[in-house]
Amino acid sequence: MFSRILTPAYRLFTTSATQPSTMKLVESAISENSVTIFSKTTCPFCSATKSLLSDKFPNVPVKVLELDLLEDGSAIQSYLAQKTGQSTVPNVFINSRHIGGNDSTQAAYQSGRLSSMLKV
Ligand SMILES: N[C@@H](CCC(=O)N[C@@H](CS)C(=O)NCC(=O)O)C(=O)O
Repeated sequence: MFSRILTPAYRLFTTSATQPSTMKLVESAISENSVTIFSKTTCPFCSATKSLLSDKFPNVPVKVLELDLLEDGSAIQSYLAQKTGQSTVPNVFINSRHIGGNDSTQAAYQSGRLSSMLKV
């Protein structure tokens, strides 16, 4: 009787565990694409990362998930924070390896590491 009242209220104030569907969406995107960018349409750092990839590697397909346009965008961002320790966007993966944000991606381009990770 009490649990019917208290459990929904308790859930309002606690962080819920990652839903399997959220985890699956993230892990599938990362494993099925050579480049995956978790992004937001309003984020200038995300635009810089997307432009870098499209300008310098126009032949490499890039999977972009715009978290601000997805219903479970916040849950995806929380799962990424747990997985990578990074809570900001962009959050970039190349061939299943976590690169980091825009700063790390730009630095990887400058050093040539991005090209070697992309095998181009
Ligand atoms: N130095 C970071 C900056 C990233 C950053 O500050 N991103 C902002 C959006 S532009 C962010 O994630 N803010 C928190 C949020 O949107 O939840 C990078 O190079 O990626």
